[in-house]
Amino acid sequence: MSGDTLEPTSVAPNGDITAQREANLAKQRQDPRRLWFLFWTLAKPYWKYGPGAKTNVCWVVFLGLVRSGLSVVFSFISRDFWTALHKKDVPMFWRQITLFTVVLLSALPILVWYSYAKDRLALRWRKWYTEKVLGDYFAKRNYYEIDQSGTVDNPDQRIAEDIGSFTSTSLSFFMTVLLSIVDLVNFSLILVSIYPGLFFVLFAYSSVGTIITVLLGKRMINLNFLQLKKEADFRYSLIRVRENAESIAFYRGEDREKFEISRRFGAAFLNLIDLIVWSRNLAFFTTTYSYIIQILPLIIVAPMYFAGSLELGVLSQSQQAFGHILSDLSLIVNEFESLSAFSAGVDRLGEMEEFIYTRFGRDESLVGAKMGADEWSPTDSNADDGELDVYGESGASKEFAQLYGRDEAIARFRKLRLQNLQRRESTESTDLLNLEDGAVSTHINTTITPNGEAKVVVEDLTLKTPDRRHRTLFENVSFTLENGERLLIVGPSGTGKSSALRALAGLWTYGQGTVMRPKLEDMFFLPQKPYCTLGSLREQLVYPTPVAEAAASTAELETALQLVNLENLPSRVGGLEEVRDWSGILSLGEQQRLAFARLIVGKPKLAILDECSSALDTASEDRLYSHLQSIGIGYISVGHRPSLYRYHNLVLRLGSDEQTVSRIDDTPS
Ligand SMILES: Nc1ncnc2c1ncn2[C@@H]1O[C@H](COP(=O)(O)OP(=O)(O)OP(=O)(O)O)[C@@H](O)[C@H]1O
Repeated sequence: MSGDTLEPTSVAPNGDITAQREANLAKQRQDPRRLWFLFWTLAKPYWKYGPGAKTNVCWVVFLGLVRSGLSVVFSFISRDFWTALHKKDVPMFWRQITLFTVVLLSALPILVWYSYAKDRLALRWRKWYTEKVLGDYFAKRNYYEIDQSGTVDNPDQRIAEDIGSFTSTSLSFFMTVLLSIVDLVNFSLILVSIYPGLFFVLFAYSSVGTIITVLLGKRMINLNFLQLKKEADFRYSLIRVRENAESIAFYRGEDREKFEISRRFGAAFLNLIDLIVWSRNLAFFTTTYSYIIQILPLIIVAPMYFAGSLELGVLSQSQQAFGHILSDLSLIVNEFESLSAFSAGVDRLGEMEEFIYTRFGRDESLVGAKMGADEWSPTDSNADDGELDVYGESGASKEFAQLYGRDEAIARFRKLRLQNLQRRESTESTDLLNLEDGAVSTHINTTITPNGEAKVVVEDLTLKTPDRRHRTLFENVSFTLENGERLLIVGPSGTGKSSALRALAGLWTYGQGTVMRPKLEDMFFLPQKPYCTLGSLREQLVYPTPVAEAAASTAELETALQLVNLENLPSRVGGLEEVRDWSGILSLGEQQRLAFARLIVGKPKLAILDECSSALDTASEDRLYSHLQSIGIGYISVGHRPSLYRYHNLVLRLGSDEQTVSRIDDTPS
């Protein structure tokens, strides 16, 4: 890590904290040590844990080395070919042509196979890496945290595109560097044997070229990073229009949407202009550099040829060797543009991994304690039963250790946590100034109700928002919900009713106090916005359980649909296996009823219902709540409708001075 990274950020005189932060990040992005660290962090796991990775890499390296050796053989054939021409030696000329054909035909499979094996390896690596990142992304609800934090933009683009370019470019670049080294040794020997002076001129020429290129092109790394971000922002705005086409059409929001999309495109366009301007400036240098190469060796060696001390073939071989060595030594000059785009991708992937592992790292004490107590092993599936579970399910820690091995998992937790703390300190210290006075970022203490009981005990709960300001929503709320009891949370809009449910689900953790609740597997949350997954009607009903693992029979699913008055849905759409865009074709009330059916199929011990009957008529609402009461499961609802009181026996009023729980019988409805 650079010294810059550790320096605390100072507030810009004009108070423009965001600009200052961006400038700091841009500076960090150009730090080669940071890039190297990120690259290595991203690349190492596949090498160590990818199935067959070592064998495949060795195979590609072997083919590459053979290919490199072949180019030396071709250089000698070509030398003799030119010498034959020079000497007008017809038999030698035809011998060389025959030799060339034989070598080419035997080398052809190797030349072709090398590229194929390299592409295949890159693809396998991409597959492995994408699956690993998807695992990390969904573990411990990282997708949700990423979305909430807003610090990692467009994770979808990073997963869908950056991984692909990372794996293919890394591999190509690794092979290029490796083969360049081999090439360099081979052709340096040839060139030194022809004329050592030429070799030294070449060395000096390429060193100066590399230094100038790096200095001129440094800025392009950050521009490439921003380009990826701006392109992804642009694409996302288009996707949002597709997802919300109907709402936009009702509002007649076309002009506003077009304006916003054009604005995003404009930002990408302006950055691209900057990028091509810098690329043009760099090209002035790199083009001159590559043209001079064509005559430089001739200028040096031609006097020897004119003096008759050098054959034409040797002259041409020296030219070829010069070309090879120069392109080896000029890797950075020639590849700078693609390298800077590559570093931008590495940075974006690294940023996401850093975010994820900082969260894993936060569990270090939890995992460490379990490991220390020898109660925890990567394969222990019951490790979190009834134990302290500060951030929700802790299965991800196990996956992490499974992936990296026990010791390395701990080492990585520690290392990454430290680095992230340092990095965040430097880039975000100014943001801390935005915290509300006295705000302390402590966490709510969550425990699991013993003996699998569906009881909830909340004590002195103070809840804060997860953004950097950590605004307090409510303070010192306490209540107890016994098995089978039914609590209604009411209060003015924005007081934190849904957020209280988020705290119960472990989605929001900032604040104080304790929450004791059943295991998440025993609870079923119906969120305010109905959600339909991509897939068949059967998949909607058993969600989130995969169809293959779902215990519910078709008859049970049909009964659930009947209970929510959707018994005709399968025949309407063509059966339970029919795949449709459910959010698009079902009305909001139907989506809410489908969600209720999902709850019935899920058979939880405790249901958490966030305004999930707001779009239903009172008869449907009555039917659904009555069903829940008849099967005797407890629930916590959030809602505004007075009609809801009759289905609950407790009410918690948020937003009032005294945030207490009272029994409904004592409460005027
Ligand atoms: N991700 C977030 N970051 C910061 N603040 C948030 C976030 N999500 C919601 N809030 C804020 O938290 C407050 C409480 O939100 P919540 O959804 O809990 O309100 P609510 O009482 O359920 O309101 P309603 O009755 O309108 O649904 C609101 O002021 C909201 O703006």
